[in-house]
Amino acid sequence: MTDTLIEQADRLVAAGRVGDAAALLHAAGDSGDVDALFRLAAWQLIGDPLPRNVPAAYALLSRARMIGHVDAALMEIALTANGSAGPDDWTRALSLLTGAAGADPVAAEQLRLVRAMRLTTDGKPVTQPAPRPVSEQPHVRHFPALLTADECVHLARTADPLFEPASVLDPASGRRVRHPVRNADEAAIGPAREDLVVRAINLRIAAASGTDVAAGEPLTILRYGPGQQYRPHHDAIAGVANQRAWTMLVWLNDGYAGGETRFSPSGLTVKGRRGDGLLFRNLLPDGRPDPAAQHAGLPVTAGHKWMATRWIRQAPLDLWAS
Ligand SMILES: O=C(O)CCC(=O)C(=O)O
Ligand SMILES: [Fe+2]
Repeated sequence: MTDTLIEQADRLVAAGRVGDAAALLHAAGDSGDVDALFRLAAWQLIGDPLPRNVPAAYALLSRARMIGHVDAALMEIALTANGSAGPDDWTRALSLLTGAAGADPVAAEQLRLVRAMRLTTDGKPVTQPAPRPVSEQPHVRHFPALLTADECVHLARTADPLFEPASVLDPASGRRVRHPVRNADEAAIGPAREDLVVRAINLRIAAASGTDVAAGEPLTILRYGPGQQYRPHHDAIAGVANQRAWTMLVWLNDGYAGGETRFSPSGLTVKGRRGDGLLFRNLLPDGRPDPAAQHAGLPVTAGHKWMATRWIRQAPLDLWAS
C-alpha cells in the first residue's frame, strides 16, 4: 500500500533516519511507485528533509510523469518552461502540457488559456503591451487590459490554496516575517507552480516593463478584505544589492470599494479595472530608492480586492537560493 509506504517514510524522517526514508522511497520508486517518486522529488525541491537538488527532483518528476502522475507532469512542465533544471524550453513545456491535457482537466484548462494567447515560440507575447503614461515623478505607467478576464480568474484560482497572512522581507535575516504594515492575505506562485499560463503572464510583464523575466520575484497574489490595507511603504528593500527596480501591479477584479493605490508623496491615486497593469519605478537613476515611489494600498471598505504583484529586481535572481 502506497499510503503505508509514505507514512513509513515520514516516520523514519521523524525519527531522524532521513537516509533510510530516502532509500525506502527510492526502492519503491524503482519498482514503479509514482507516489514515492513524487515525494522524493518534493523533498528535493523544498530542500527538506533532503538537501535541495532541483535537477534530481526534475528527473524524478519526469519518471513519475511517464508512469502517469499528473501532478508530477504539471511540475515538470513548470520547471521546463522556467529553466529551473536546464535551459528554459517553452516548446518542450508546451508539448508536455499538450500531452497532459488529454487526460487531465487542469492541464486542459491551462492549454486552453495558453492557446488563446498570441505567443512566440519562446512563450513571449507577439505584440508588446502598450503603456499609457500616468506620471513622470514617480515614474508610473498604466497598461489597460494587460490580462484577460480568464487569466485573472486563473491567477486567483492558482493562488487560492496557497494564501497565507501577508509578510514583508526582513532585511536583517532575508526571511519573510509578519508585519502590521500589511494585513492582507498573500500567495506567492513559486517556480514549481509557475504553470504555462503564469509563465506567459510573467513573460508578458517582462515585455511590458522591458526587463528580464529572470529578474522577477515569484508572482504574488494579494487578497484584501474589508479593512485590510498595505500601509505606505517602499518596495525597495533596505540594504540589498540586487534591488527591486520595478513593480508591476495587476488588478484581478472589480466590484469592491476603497482599495485605491496611492503614491503618498504626490497623492497620485489610481484604481485600475480588472486586468489592468500599473508599472512603477522604485529607484532613482543613481540606483537609490525614489522617495516619490512610496505608495500604499488604501483600506478596502467593501468586498474583496484581488491583486497580483511582480517585484522586479535589477538583475536576475535565483528563486531556488534560500
Ligand atoms: O494593493 C496595492 O494597491 C499596493 C500593493 C503593493 O504595494 C505591493 O504589492 O507592493
Ligand atoms: Fe508596494
